[in-house]
Amino acid sequence: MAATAPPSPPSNITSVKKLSESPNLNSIPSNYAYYTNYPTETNIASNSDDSIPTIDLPLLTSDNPDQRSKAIQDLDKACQDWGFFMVVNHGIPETLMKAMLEVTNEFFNLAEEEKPEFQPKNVVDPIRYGTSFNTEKEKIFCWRDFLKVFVHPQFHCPNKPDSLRELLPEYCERTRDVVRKLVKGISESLGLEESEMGEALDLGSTLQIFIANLYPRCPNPDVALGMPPHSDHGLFTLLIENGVGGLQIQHKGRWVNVNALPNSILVNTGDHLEIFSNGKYKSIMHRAVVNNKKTRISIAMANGPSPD
Ligand SMILES: O=C(O)CCC(=O)C(=O)O
Ligand SMILES: [Fe+2]
Repeated sequence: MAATAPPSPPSNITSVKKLSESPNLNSIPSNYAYYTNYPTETNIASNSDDSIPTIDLPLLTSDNPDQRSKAIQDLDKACQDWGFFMVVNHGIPETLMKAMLEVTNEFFNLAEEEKPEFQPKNVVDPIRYGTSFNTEKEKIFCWRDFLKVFVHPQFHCPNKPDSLRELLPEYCERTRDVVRKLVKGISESLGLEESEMGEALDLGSTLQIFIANLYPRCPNPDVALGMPPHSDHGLFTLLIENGVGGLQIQHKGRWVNVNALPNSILVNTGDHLEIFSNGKYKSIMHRAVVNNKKTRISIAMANGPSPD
C-alpha cells in the first residue's frame, strides 16, 4: 500500500499546541520535519545520569575551607568537562518549582483567543509568546510554543493567569540567588576574589529572562525537533521540567539524554561565561527532542550580565 502523503503545511501557524490537538493528526505537516536523515542511535549516548556532574550548592560557600575548595574544584571541572551539571540543595522549595510548572501549563492552556495579546509587536517587547523561533523567517518549524519574559532588572509579567503574577517574582528572586552562589564559585575558580566576577558584571542589574517551553505530544518524534542545537546567551541557564525528559546536551561529539534527578535544577553554561572566562568554560550546545507520549514543559531561566 502506498504511504499517505504528509498533510500540507498550515498557512498561518499560531501554536503547535493547537496543531497537536487537531482531530486525526496522525502525522506532522511536512514543514515540521526537521530531520530528513535523523541522527542514528550511534550518535546518542545512552542515559549517563551518573556521569553528569552534581553540584551541592551550599558547599560552594561552606565555612570549612577544605570542603569549599573541593566544591569549587568540582564546579570548575563540571564547567570545563561538561558545561552542564545538576544542582542539588539549591534552596528553592519543591512546592514552588512544581507550582511554576503548573502555572506555566495554565498559561499555555489559556483559550487561543486570549494569547495573541502576548505576541510581540517588535523584537524588544518584554513579553513574547510565540511558536517555533521565528515563523516569519523559518521554513522548517520547531515543535514548540514558548513564552519569553524579561524579568530583571525590570520585572514584567503577563497579566494572566493570576497565579503566574503571584509566583514568578519569588521564583526569579530565588533562581538569581542560586546564580549568585555559582558566580562566587566561578570567580574563585578563575583565581579571582569571591565577589570580583559579580561586581565586574554588575550582577545586581543582571539581565534575567524567563523562558517557558511547551512541547506537545508529537506523532512523528523521530523527524520533528522541539528546539534545534544552540547555545544560550548569558552566564548560566537554570532549567526545570515536568518530569518528562527531552533535553540533550552535546558531550564529546555525542548527544547525551538528560534525566534530571528529582528536585534538582539543570544548569548549563552560556556564551557570556565563555567570554568572561576567556574560553576556559565553553558555552554548551544543547537541543530538545520531542516524544509521542506526553506533553513536556520546561522553564529555562537565562541569567546574564547587566544589559549595560
Ligand atoms: O526545553 C529544554 O530542555 C531546553 C530549553 C532551552 O534550551 C532554552 O530554552 O534555551
Ligand atoms: Fe537553551
